[in-house]
Amino acid sequence: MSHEKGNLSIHSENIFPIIKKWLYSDHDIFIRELVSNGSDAILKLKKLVAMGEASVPENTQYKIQVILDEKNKIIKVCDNGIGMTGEEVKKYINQIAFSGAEDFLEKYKDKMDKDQIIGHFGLGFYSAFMVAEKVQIDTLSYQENAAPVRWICTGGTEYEMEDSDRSERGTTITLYVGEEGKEFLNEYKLRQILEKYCGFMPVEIYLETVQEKDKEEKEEPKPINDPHPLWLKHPNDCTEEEYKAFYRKVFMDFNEPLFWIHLNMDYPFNLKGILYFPKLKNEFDTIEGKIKLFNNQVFVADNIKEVIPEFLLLLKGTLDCPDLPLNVSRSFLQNDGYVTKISNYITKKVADKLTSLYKNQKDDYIKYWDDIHPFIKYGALREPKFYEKVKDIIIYKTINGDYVTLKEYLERNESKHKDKVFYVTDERQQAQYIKLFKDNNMEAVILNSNIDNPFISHIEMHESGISFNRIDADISEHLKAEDDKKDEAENKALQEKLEKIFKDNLNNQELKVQVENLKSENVSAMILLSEQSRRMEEMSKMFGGMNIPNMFPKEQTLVLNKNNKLIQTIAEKADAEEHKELIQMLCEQVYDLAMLSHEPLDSEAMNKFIDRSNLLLSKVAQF
Ligand SMILES: Nc1ncnc2c1ncn2[C@@H]1O[C@H](COP(=O)(O)OP(=O)(O)OP(=O)(O)O)[C@@H](O)[C@H]1O
Repeated sequence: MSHEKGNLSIHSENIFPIIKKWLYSDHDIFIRELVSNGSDAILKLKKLVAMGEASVPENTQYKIQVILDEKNKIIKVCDNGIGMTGEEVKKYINQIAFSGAEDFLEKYKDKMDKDQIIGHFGLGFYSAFMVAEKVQIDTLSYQENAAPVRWICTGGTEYEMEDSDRSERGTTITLYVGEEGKEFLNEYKLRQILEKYCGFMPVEIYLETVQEKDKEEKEEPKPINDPHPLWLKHPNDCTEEEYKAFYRKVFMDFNEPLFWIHLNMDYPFNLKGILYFPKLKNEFDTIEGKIKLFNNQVFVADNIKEVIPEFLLLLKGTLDCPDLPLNVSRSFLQNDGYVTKISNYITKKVADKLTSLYKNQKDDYIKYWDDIHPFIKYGALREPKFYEKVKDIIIYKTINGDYVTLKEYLERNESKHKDKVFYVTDERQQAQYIKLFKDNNMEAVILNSNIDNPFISHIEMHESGISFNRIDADISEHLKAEDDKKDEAENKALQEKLEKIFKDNLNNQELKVQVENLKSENVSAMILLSEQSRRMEEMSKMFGGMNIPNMFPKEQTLVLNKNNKLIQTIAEKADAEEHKELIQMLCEQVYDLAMLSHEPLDSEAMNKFIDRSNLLLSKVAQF
């Protein structure tokens, strides 16, 4: 075939269905697009006035009005911005995907901060056809002697242009709303979407209804938006009360936030915003954050995880990234280098803030810990860079009520148990073990939330040599009396003897028995539960679906304390036939007591335990 070069052609008849169906997923964004165009038009005019290239009457109040005429099914968006000449309408409106914004920026590129203008693609206006059957533009350019122009289109490829009766500078877009957009002909709904998308746009926006306009006495109208959101103010100029009020207003949360981070970056990219650390309502709260993403004060979406590191979605906040395109697909964002930079920057800022709190306001940091630890731990799990930055400021509450870092804990317990962390998951249930620890001057930390299980596995994986053991998983050498190893053969014989006594009397040959010489004489026995098998079981429960009984059989060990009078008596008297019945009762009682301080007994075991306790007591009472 001979070589050929050419231009691809687009049939304009085909473009409308595409715009209507695929360009924007939510119909309600038509309001965002039209109000943004009005806001752009006003900002352009302001710029020209500032440069001396246009003049407006003194005390001009720039504003956008959205007027709802429910009865006639009309929504109007009016601005008093730059307006368009007939030529400009032909160029920017008739040529789809030809953006006047880009044109304007090109012309004034040296004098204009490009981040202020919202439009880029030259498509936004056409989103009006997602809700309207017919769209009319009436516009008058700021230019001297410009004539007002009317443009009408009914959603096909034909348009009409004629003279307009508009007498004031600016543009009115009139939407004759069709079936597809009738939900927006409701004042409440319209206010809701205006507040959602335009709540912080830089120009005052008023919502009016035709009925209101006809009323004689009108209240002083209030704009629906706050044109000067707090995130744009310099952090040094913001007061604590302002931050709190902004939080209440935006997130409707009347609990005060714990603290916040004000992001204020101009170079090498533009990013402004405020991230709040919310207070958890109670310790079992699942954290539900919300990060609102804005582009130049125009709301884009909540919780876009392609831009914001996922763990930050547990916070509440607003982020304004003017360099992000408003309507590109999310998969594009995922691969965008700029997005990665933003994400890294935010992660770093959050880690820095936490570190500075830890270093400079330790008491506050500790006070906040219960509320912020799930966030920090989740962040550490999800984001290796975050983990590296915060790992030295992760603190642990000990059974004595103070807070330590992992390093501090390991250092001060090094002589007792090197590289080993003992922890408690339920202070009430494990009270016996805690007492044993306290009596022996030992220290354990409290890790009682859902995130702790995966979190400690994460630490074990990343900090070589360190292991976490629940307080009932292992007996520290430190709990044992020193003379334990005095006679190996004697010890072995006693171990075998007690093992047999308990296995036989409990009628359980599988039972694991371990004889130890514990410092605390009062403890007859305790149960140890293998750390690994317990964790496996908890994990499978947490992720659900794997509730096959005995999938991870509990690896329990009954530890008998040979330093305890009762155990010594059992060992001595077990062979005597006349004590057979009593020995069996005592073995069962010792086992149940050990179990009781480990987990609740099931109802059958509990009944037996109570009956046996009564029997034993009545035997004791025969004195
Ligand atoms: N209210 C208005 N006042 C003045 N000019 C307007 C107005 N609305 C639209 N225009 C002109 O029409 C052009 C096309 O608008 P459109 O909304 O389709 O695209 P855009 O705003 O440039 O980009 P985007 O697709 O990102 O919104 C604008 O760039 C602007 O020049």
